[in-house]
Amino acid sequence: MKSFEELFAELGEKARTRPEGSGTVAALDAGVHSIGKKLVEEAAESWMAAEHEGKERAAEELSQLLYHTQVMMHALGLDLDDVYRHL
Ligand SMILES: N=c1c2ncn([C@@H]3O[C@H](COP(=O)(O)OP(=O)(O)OP(=O)(O)O)[C@@H](O)[C@H]3O)c2ncn1[C@@H]1O[C@H](COP(=O)(O)O)[C@@H](O)[C@H]1O
Repeated sequence: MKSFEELFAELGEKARTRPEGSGTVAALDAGVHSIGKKLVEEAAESWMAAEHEGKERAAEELSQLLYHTQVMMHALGLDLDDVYRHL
């Protein structure tokens, strides 16, 4: 288990060091359009899970939505404060 901040730091390290086999590196290389499609897909799956599949499945899909949100942030060069200041 990890926090939002810990995952963000981990993904930043992956982007910097580009380890072989990293899904994050592959997603970043695929670009903003592809990451955006994953974001929308995970948002839809979160919604469906929330309505039809129960809290545990919803939590799982929401975690994936958070992951892809962070990938998008890294793709755009945004850090946590760039987003947090809008909260
Ligand atoms: N938390 C996540 C995470 N959540 C979701 N995903 C990705 O998002 C996909 C969502 O799964 P779905 O079932 O919706 O999609 P799928 O159709 O099975 O997969 P695709 O065919 O779309 O790739 C997963 O297959 C992963 O590719 C994640 N990939 C990585 N992480 C974490 O990110 C860190 C870095 O990962 P790597 O870059 O892969 O080393 C590690 O701590 C990982 O645990």
